[in-house]
Amino acid sequence: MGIFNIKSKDECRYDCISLGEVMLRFDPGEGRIRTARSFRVWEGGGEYNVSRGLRKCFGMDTAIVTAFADNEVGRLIEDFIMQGGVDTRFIRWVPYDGIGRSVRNGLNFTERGFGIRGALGVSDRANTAASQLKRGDIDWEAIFGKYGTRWFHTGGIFAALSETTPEVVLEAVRTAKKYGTIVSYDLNYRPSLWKGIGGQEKAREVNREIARYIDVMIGNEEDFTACLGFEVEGNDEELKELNLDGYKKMIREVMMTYPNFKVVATTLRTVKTATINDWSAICCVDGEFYKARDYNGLEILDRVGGGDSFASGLIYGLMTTGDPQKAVEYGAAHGALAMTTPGDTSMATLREVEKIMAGGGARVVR
Ligand SMILES: O=C(O)C(=O)C[C@H](O)[C@H](O)CO
Repeated sequence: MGIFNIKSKDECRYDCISLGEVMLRFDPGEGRIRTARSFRVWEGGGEYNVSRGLRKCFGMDTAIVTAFADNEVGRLIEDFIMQGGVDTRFIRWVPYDGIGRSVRNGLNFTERGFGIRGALGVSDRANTAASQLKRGDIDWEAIFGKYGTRWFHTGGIFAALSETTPEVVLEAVRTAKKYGTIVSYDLNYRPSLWKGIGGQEKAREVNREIARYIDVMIGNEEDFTACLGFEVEGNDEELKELNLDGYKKMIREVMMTYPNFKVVATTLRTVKTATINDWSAICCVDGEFYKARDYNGLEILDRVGGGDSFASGLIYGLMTTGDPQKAVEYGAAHGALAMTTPGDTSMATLREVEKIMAGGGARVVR
């Protein structure tokens, strides 16, 4: 047996199902939100992006559980999701009241940053249909029992949307466990979301409870501190230098506190400028660490979604190879490639990911 017992494809309709909010992303291209005259739109959402990557780059069968207000904006986001090949059958459509007083769809304005100017996100997402999901709204028995999925992914963005969404996560992960589905969770700390509902203290309370049901815990350097309260010894404030020993020590402590975590994975990003980052990742299984190759001086076009593409690559690697070293390499390579193109989701192919993993360069192909 490998790291865990993953259900076989013949018992399950899906390889992976995500639970999360999907917003309409407004991208001002090279410019700034405050002076934009036109925006390009995409769909995006931390948890969704993972299933999108698994579908589009890695060829797996995936679906999204979310909710939209039933208006033209919701239908546009649905259209993007359909284009990405993620199954839309579990989307809950909520009647629209004509002005968004009671329910709306999330809008996410994001500029990419360049050089000394960092990326900037401005979301407009209160009272969305997804944030209003509550216990009992989704038929998890049907999802995990009737259809079946080998893997379930959700995360700390969805859990932070409102007072009711953590309950939805707990309901989902408990049912997933009942049916033997592997569960991954990306902590994805978003201060703006927690601010109005109890701040970091509440984030820790919620995430600590959810953590007890998670098999694969994913986060970046800051998430384990913000969401679960683990400190990394010797980190500088700005995370200018990579403190690998500190992370390893912290991850060991995390795994002792949560013995249910079979895999803990974290991306390692040192921001030199918005455009140049050092990038890598580590994962830990059974007390052993596996580190991806270093992408030092990686040139970034759009960093948003890099962590999600890391997660989808990691999950693909864990599901298909069961080898943590390969899994972390798939994750880091897919994350790196995703940051070379605009939009939240990757435009990479499996062949490109594997070429990068093997140390391939950027010579023209024609
Ligand atoms: O930050 C959020 O809440 C989002 O879901 C927006 C982006 O899609 C997400 O940050 C990408 O990881």
